[in-house]
This record gives sequence, C-alpha cells and structure tokens, in this order.
Amino acid sequence: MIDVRDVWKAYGGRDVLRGVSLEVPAGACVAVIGPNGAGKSTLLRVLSGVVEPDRGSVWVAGRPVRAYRRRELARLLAVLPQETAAPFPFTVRELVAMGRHPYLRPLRGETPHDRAVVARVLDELKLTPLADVPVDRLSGGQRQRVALARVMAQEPRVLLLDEPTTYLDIGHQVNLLDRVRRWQRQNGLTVVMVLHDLNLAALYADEVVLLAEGRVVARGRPAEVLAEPTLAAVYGTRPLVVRHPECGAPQVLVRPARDEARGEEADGQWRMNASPCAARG
Ligand SMILES: Nc1ncnc2c1ncn2[C@@H]1O[C@H](COP(=O)(O)OP(=O)(O)OP(=O)(O)O)[C@@H](O)[C@H]1O
Repeated sequence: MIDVRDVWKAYGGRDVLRGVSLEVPAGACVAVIGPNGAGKSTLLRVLSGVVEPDRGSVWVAGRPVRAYRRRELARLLAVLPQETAAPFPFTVRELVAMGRHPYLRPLRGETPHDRAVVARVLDELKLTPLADVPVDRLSGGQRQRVALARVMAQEPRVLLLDEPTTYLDIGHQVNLLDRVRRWQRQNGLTVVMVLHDLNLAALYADEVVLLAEGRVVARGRPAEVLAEPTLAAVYGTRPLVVRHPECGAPQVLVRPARDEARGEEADGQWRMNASPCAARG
C-alpha cells in the first residue's frame, strides 16, 4: 500500500531524511518511533504528499503520491494530527461532516449517504449526544475523539497518525488506539503512526520502525526493535526492557539519574532510601 524508496529531504542545507525506505503492506499497522528531531513528522508529511522529497519516491496504492489530485488523495489517505483545535467554533457534527468534503460534488451539498456516514460515525464514537456542541467547549480527550470521527467519516484506506496521544491521559490514549485498531481490523485499513510512547508502539503496532538522525536504524517486530542496546544507543539513556505480564509485548522502563535520595545496593538494584521530597526538605 505504501512504498517509500530512498527518500532524502533537507531543510536549509541540513539533511533531515537520509535515504529512508519503508514498505507497508495493505492492512498493516506500523509505528514510527525515534528521538526528537529524528525526522518522523517529516517522513509522515512526505508520505501524505504535503512535502516533496529532494530525492527518492513515495508511492501509495500503486501510484506516486504526488500524482494524485487533492480530492482523490483525500479519499485514499487521511491524517490525524496531534493538535486538533478548530480555528472556528464549529459544532461536532459540522467538523465530522468536513470529513465528507472529498466526496461532495461541486454545487451539490451532502447526499443522504454522506449524512448517514456522519451519523454512523458519531454513533460509533458515542458523540451523538455532543453533536451540536461547539468543539471549543470540549475537553482535549473529547476533541481528539471528534478528530478521529472526522477522519473516519473520510473513509480512507490509509491512516497516518502524528503523535495522536500526546495530550491524552492513559485512559484516552488506550481508548483512541483501541478504536483505531478495531477500525483497522474491520476495514483492512493501513496505518502508519508516529508515537513517542514506546510501550504503546509495542502494544499496538505489527511492526516498529526506529528512525534516528534521518535514517532507519532498526525495523521489525516490536520485540526485535525495542532492545536495550538499540534504545540506549539511540535515546542516550539506559532503559530496562521487560515483558508485559499479560501479552508478553516488550515494555520499556526508564531509570532516573542517581541522586542523594537513592542508593545502590550490592545486587546492583536501585532502591529509594527516602522520597526525593523528604531529602530536599
Ligand atoms: N519546515 C521546516 N523547516 C525547517 N526545518 C524543519 C522543518 N520541518 C522540520 N524541520 C527540522 O527537521 C528536523 C526533523 O523534524 P521532524 O519534525 O521531522 O522531527 P520529529 O522526529 O518529528 O521530531 P519530534 O519528535 O520532536 O516531533 C528538525 O531538526 C526540525 O527542526
């Protein structure tokens, strides 16, 4: 479904993507992880055709992404961004209905089918009671659910998510990704998501791509990529990788720096001698 070959992109003479290649089969879910500035969002912008690479090619569903007309591409591919504040106080229903724009014919408004799709999506995401509420009166979690409803109304075959869980609490994070996964499985959707949270990436993605300094430094199943030496080299910290007790997926624990409130015992384990607050007080 997605075929990225040897893509290079520079800003102001500095290479941000350096020969990135990535193939994503139809119906797969791939997480792109990596440190700040690694080029993850740039890769997503290249994938969605917003940014043109300096070299290399990006194909989606058998054609170069830049060869699609705008409306045609919007029927194929949708992007869920991390920040979803609407510039105007549209109601929830109005905002979700914008997802149907790529399907509207000139001089003809919404069809009964468009209205039915919007109603179904509002219902699926339990937004019907909020349909007439202006989006700027909603909480961050509710706004992100509306943004997801909008891209669902777009009925794409490819969904790109750019750090979609950044402003959400853990309950809303899991809720959002559960919905994306259900949608993916029911409709054969192809998903590429940029995630900072390595544990969510391990739990939700079939495959993880680790980007650092504009290059793919590792890719594979979560257990192959989320290895302590790899993460230590890329993130400059010493993580501990453990297994999720229920599903066995790798989960990454971080180690805080040593301070006066901690001590290292003979077995090498760090133990709290007193709370950091008590130490300071
Ligand atoms: N439009 C732009 N103009 C100039 N430089 C840019 C532009 N977009 C991105 N960059 C630079 O490219 C590099 C990669 O940015 P990008 O946003 O792709 O990284 P990222 O991996 O998504 O980072 P983060 O995790 O911090 O969001 C950064 O150094 C950034 O400053």
